[in-house]
Amino acid sequence: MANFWKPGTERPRLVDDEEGGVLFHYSSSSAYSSGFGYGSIEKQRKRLPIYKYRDAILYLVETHSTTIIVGETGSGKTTQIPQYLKEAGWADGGRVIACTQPRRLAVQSVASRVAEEMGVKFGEEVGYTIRFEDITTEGITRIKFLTDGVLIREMMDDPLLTKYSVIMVDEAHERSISTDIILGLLKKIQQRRPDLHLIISSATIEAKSIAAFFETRRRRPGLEGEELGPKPVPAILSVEGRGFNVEINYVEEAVLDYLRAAVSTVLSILDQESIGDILVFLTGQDDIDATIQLLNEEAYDNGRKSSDLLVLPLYSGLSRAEQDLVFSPTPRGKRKVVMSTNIAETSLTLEGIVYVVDCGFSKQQFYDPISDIESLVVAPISKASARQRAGRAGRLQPGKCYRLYTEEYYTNEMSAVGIPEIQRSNLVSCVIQLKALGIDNILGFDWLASPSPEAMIRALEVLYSLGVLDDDAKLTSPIGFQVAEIPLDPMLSKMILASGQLGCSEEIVTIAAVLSIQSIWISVRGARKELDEAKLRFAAAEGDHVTFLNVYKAFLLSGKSSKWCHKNYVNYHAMKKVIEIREQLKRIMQRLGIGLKSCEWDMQVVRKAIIAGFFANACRLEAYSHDGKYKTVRSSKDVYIHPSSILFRVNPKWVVYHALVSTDRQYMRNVISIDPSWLVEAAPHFYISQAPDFKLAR
Ligand SMILES: Nc1ncnc2c1ncn2[C@@H]1O[C@H](COP(=O)(O)OP(=O)(O)OP(=O)(O)O)[C@@H](O)[C@H]1O
Repeated sequence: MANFWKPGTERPRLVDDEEGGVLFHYSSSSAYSSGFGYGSIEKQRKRLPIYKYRDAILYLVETHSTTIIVGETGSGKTTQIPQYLKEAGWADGGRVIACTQPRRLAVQSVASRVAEEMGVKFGEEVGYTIRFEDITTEGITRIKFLTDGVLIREMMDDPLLTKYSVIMVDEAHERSISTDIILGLLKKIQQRRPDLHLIISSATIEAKSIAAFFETRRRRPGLEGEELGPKPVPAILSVEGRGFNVEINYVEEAVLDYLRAAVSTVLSILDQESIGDILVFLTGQDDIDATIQLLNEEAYDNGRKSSDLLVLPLYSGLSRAEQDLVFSPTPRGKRKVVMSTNIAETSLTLEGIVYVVDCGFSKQQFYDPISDIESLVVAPISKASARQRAGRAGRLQPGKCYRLYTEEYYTNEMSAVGIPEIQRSNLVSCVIQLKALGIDNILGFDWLASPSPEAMIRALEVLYSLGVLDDDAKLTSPIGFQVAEIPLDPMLSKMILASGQLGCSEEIVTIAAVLSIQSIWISVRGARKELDEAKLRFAAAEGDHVTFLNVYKAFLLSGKSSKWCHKNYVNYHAMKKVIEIREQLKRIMQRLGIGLKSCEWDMQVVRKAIIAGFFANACRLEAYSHDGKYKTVRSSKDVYIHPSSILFRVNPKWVVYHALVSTDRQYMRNVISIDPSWLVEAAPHFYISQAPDFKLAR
């Protein structure tokens, strides 16, 4: 077991952060009673640390265009500030208060909590909007929670966001790509709408750069309408005080296998602490599935009855119903253990959680514009993330956080904040969004942190090759505008558009829905062989995308049975999510005039539609390769078919992949075999045929 803490013997620690402050010294002066029997909601609201700052916040918002609020996790920023604004009249006269979050789950859960606190019907006065889901009522909703990505999309219909009086950008320190874009856009809007007030909530370290960003006055001649009037300096307010004490524990020695360490830590907590649920932060669905399996086995070996434990996964690919389980009260006599990705890292309050176990890693996107390779890698988290994770304990009573890394590592090696997503991402989606908003000079956009010019140029190239941008780098009509309208990666959107013309939209919409979630398979530690055998039942020689179609059809034939899923190692909740997304995509397609048409098992046209979007991801098997090495056509990089693919070891000569993941090698996930002549057919401007090889068109 990870040899790191001896409950009852070790003192709670105070750790100095880089700015000389104290990171984990949660005040326990709050008047909450210990345990879960807290008082009325009104009393709870008044006991939150932020309550003391209510008047100051309202004064600053009134007198400043931009107010930056810095506060500890759990101080009440997200749930309280929108209510204060409403109470002060900022939603009068039909106006709306917006609060953005980087993550969908946070939007849903915080909106529901605020509706409950206000005693109003969810979806009426308080509502939310996330991609594919709008729970608001036009003309009635006064406080609206939404993802920052959705707010960007709203600008396509209403460029000045006229219905909002105040927009609060929450968790800005996370520096998600959409947060960075929306901050740049909001700064621009403010120049034309001095009546729009912004609140930006952030951790200390990012607050300074955000304040500097909003202070900057830049004259960029030539851009219409950018006359620059006096710009008020942003106010910064620091909210002191936290919820409850969170005791931080570190391992004594670095752990080699964090999955095993997480399981043994959970078991020790269960043994040594008599009440309270546990939240474990892991990196992704694979980790989570494996850890759940291991925990169930070891708990059983340790003599625990499986009925004692309620072990639940939490990641973005789950259906709403399965995510809701995590928020439901723990049944009497059980202990809940939630295994989550960083989806639960910010803004969430899970009521019973007293213990947090933090593995110290998360899956992060990294993009190399030179090789044009984007990979999802397991990378160490930042101190800011570690603080957020610990902050999930101590929300309704004192808690403990067990970090599966050493204190020395935390103090000396862990970076203070992560690299902003905009500087480590493929910018294709970002560029198309800005273009759709009429921002043509992307390099000259007012960035909080500039993305690399190489990544920008790559994105322009890809969009040009997809036929989304014209020679003047403007959106083409109708393709460019239609692709921008579909809220998916432009390659997936282009695939959907092509399927309308090729007569296989019925099949492609299923494939797009499956590719929008992490995985439809259940991965069970130690049952790899069984999973592979199950996959073979649906295997299609063409590859993974067609295999997904087989699974989907068989799932429908089974009457959407969970038993059937279980028997076939198919994740039932993932399949339900596929059906949800599919329905939403169908509605968008209808709006765009793309009729649903089936190609009746002509898988050649299905593959051609995939290529219409993903032709840039073509790879060729290396001649004489014994280990299945492929070269990407675009940049001649070595890549391999991922072992989870149905084409693993089959190694067709030519393939197109959906995404790359990086571990010891670059692996292609979701792969389909192709005829190379289809590449030229789909993108003659991109490829020139030089039999037997291809070269990139220049
Ligand atoms: N769903 C909920 N059920 C019970 N209490 C809740 C709920 N949501 C919030 N709270 C209470 O309100 C407190 C403040 O939550 P809030 O999300 O507003 O804080 P925050 O300052 O935005 O924190 P964070 O930065 O972690 O999002 C929580 O610590 C908890 O005590």
